[in-house]
Amino acid sequence: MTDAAFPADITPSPGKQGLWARYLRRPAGVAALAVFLLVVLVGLFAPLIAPHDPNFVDFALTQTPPAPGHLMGGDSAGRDIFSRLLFGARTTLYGAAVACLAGVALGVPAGVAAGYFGGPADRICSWISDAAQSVPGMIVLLIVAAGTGGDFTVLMVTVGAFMAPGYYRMSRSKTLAVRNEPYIDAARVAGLTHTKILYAHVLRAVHAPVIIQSALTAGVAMGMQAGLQFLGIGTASNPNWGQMMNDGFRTMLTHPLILLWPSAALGVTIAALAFMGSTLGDLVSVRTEPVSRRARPAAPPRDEGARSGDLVHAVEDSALRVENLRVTYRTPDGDKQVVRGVCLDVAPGEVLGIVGESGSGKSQTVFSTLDLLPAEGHSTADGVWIAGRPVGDLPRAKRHALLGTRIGYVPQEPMSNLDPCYTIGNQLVEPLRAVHELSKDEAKERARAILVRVGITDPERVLASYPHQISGGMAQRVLIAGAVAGNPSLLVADEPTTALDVTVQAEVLELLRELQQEYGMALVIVTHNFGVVADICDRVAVMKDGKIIETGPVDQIFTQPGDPYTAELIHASQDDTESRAELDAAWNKAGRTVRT
Ligand SMILES: Nc1ncnc2c1ncn2[C@@H]1O[C@H](COP(=O)(O)OP(=O)(O)OP(=O)(O)O)[C@@H](O)[C@H]1O
Repeated sequence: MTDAAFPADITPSPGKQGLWARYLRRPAGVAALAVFLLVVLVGLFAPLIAPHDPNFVDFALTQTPPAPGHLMGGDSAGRDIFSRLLFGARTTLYGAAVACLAGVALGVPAGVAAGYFGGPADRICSWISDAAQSVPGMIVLLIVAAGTGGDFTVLMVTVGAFMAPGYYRMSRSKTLAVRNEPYIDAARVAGLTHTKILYAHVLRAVHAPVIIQSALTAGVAMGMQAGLQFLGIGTASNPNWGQMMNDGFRTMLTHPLILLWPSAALGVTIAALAFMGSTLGDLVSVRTEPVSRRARPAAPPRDEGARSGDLVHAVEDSALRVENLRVTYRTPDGDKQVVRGVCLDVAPGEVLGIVGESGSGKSQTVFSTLDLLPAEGHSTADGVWIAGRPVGDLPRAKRHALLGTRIGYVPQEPMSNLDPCYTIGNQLVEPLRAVHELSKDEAKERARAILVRVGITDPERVLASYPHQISGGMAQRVLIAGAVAGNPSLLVADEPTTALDVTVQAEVLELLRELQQEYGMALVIVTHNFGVVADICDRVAVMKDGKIIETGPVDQIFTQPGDPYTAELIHASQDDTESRAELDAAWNKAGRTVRT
């Protein structure tokens, strides 16, 4: 089997040094950083390097072309364009910095508080954020300009206020993602105050996305600033690129260079910021670089005698087949094998449940099957087949190309698997365009249709919504829609109902069963709950301590469990009377017969 790949880890885990070291290995990022630093230096040292006073008027210089002593020529008022461009960098950077700081100051604390405390704080902040987005920004800016006599700083603070909802959404969802992490609970139990937890843990998770968002926001703020100055809004005492563009625009046909210089400066600076933001975004959101082989645990030894599980279908008849799968993690106490010689298979149209207590190795089994183990994990297998074809030795890129096409994946935590910065529509449409090469309209139509198919009655609203604007159940439907949108032959669902209310759990299970039958997919469902197994599975593999201890048809396992541990698990699920009763009641309400 190939080496394990990195998962799509949304947590900004790399340390600052590691992040910058990796940033510096990206040529496009380095070039963008160099350009931006040059602009910053030019802005800082403009008084020292500008050859002329930017406001000094020499009528002989009016609309003159570049010449020695005046590198970019003169503008319509007879001022040196090069000197004005250097001083304009100051104004532009100052305005962008003010807008970003205002956006961060307003959006980040509110987002962190809303995500961390939830309840009324969340509702009120979200309402204000949504309301702020519906305010027409340009009209407010015109009113502020009129009211303050065009004060540049106040105008840029106002621009920042319109950027705040973006910071709010992003920091709220990052906070939501880490709020229930075990280490936060541990900090609470250890007696840390909310302030300390927010400072020590939550802000660490939020700071990297804030930096990335700021790079992009700064570019937008520069564009807005130039637009305002181009319209003559704001004080004109300091040279600025927008005003220079206005000057050039009026003489564009006769003296195009006067327009070209400030436009190029603005364009290059904004592009540099956008490249920096996207490079940082790549590094923080998806860890794509392979770790050195030395850092990986040694490949676990092959042990022919210690296989576990049964293979019941011929290779060519299986949608998924795994033989002798082993997963090892490097831990401070040495290498730890968490999946031991697992063998399993599932046929098209069949539902296989992998059931076991927490930590038994269920998720590691499916992650390694999908080649999605984290960096510190290593897997080997005698073979992995998807749709009857061996994939274990495929290059990683080819293996990953199966995801979203041959294989659909439904995760456990719907909310943290949707990017808070993009609408649901964007997140459904983009993969369809990229992977299935649909046109934008075709992809939108397909996304709309599949949302209707998964039971969303108002697809237009959901497509236009950001993840925080929909419920957990709806988010899981969206992810199921995304998973089946590419007509996969195999759907893997990892505890797909655990994070949901009991009633919604029943609906989601019903949906999965319907889709599995409609598409004729094989479904592998990971669960710790025998109730889920009873409701949806044809066969079940029971896992304990990284091994499959028993496999068989669901009815047989329920009536004649071959292992005392299986009997114990079934017993424990039946003892969970409250949740089972609720689940069964929900099924009955939906007109289903409960299988027990
Ligand atoms: N990154 C890691 N480093 C070390 N051990 C790990 C790592 N990830 C998982 N494990 C260990 O692997 C074992 C199996 O984990 P796995 O996630 O497969 O459990 P599971 O059966 O899916 O249970 P759960 O439903 O609680 O996730 C556990 O003992 C877990 O501690």
